[in-house]
Amino acid sequence: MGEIIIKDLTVEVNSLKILDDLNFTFEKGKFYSIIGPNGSGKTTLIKSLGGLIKPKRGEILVYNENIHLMDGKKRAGIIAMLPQNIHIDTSFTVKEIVEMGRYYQKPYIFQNLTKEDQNIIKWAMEQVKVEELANRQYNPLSGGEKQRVLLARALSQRAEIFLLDEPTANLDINYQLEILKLLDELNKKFGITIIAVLHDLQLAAKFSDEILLMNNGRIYKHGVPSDVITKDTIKEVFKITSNIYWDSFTNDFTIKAVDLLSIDDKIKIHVIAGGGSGVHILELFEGNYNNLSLGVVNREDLDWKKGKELNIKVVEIPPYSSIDLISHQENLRLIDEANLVILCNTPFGHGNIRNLEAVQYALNKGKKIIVIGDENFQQRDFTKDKGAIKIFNNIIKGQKVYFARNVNELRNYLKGEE
Ligand SMILES: Nc1ncnc2c1ncn2[C@@H]1O[C@H](COP(=O)(O)OP(=O)(O)OP(=O)(O)O)[C@@H](O)[C@H]1O
Repeated sequence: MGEIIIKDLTVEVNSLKILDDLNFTFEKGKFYSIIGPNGSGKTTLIKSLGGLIKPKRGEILVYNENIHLMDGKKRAGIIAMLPQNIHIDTSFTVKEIVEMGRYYQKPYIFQNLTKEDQNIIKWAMEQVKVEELANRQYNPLSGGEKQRVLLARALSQRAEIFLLDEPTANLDINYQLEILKLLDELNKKFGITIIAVLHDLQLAAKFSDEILLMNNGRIYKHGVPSDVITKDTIKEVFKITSNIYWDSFTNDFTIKAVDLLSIDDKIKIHVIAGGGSGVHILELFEGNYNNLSLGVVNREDLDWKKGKELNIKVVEIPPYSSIDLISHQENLRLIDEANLVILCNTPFGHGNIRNLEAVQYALNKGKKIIVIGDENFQQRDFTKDKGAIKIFNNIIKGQKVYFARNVNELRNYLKGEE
């Protein structure tokens, strides 16, 4: 069952729509991040979830009860909001701040705390390791320490849902990691639902079960991090052209902004690759993927996967098998259609030597060839009789053969082709 259900939520300020008809269900015990560009509505959403902003339309149900109609004390026992600004000017000590988490239940503040309250406060401080700071003043603490104290206060509330707006803002990178690890621990250990606005996409990806990507007051996309943080969404929402490399094991990704090469309708490019040598070349292109083809590659290898991802024509053979005659001929047919052939930095053995022969064929047919890398082919020839070197040396004698040692050179040759 959903713990928090957002139904048709619309928030307006001065008749300006800030959140536009949102629907979403937050499940109990999950770690959610809300990401999105500046002004996309993240803070407004988190404040609405905490009951601090009234919607124009729609509702937010927490355990089937409308958050805006819920009794304040009951709400504080379920939801803890951690403020964006942790640098509150106060003369309270750490312990006094954590104690505040218990007062919401009392008819008035600073009533005597019971033995049970004291136990909860002790427990809360232990969980986030602030016991030794108990009698220190809050003000002079570091950002990371302050954040831990506020987490202890949230724990002492016994809240089941933590709402955080930029919990790592203004913290050094090591503190950012520390706070997120701590949130992750509280999430796993006590099943606390975490909903955090995060600016850092990498941290969001690393720690979240699910990400909500906001754009223009709407949930643009939601789901597991690798489904949400993609080349396409980053381009659409953050306006950055990039390639994204996911490590599914660690849930880490790296993002590389790139200046893509556009394939216009006049150029038809056939890429000869294998073993992952074509991945970085294929992903440099954008535009008309109908004019891009790849061959011959083994199914499941990295180049094959990239080709499939881009939905281009791929001549494929089974994993670990050698290029058969039919696939070779299909490769030659695509070369016939192309006006440019790119030979990647691929290792060659007897299994794929037909790919080099195909380049030789292209040359004989007067096609322009771009060789990725340099003339140093020695260490890429794994044929017993060094047959690949012979073909390669022959190819590079060709008149229309160019070496591209970097993207700029490749770009220049492509421009020449237009
Ligand atoms: N009280 C308000 N009065 C007028 N406009 C507001 C108010 N609160 C928010 N907005 C506007 O609503 C939009 C969304 O604001 P919000 O703070 O929710 O975005 P955000 O995604 O959290 O942005 P940031 O990443 O910059 O913190 C912004 O354009 C903001 O200027």
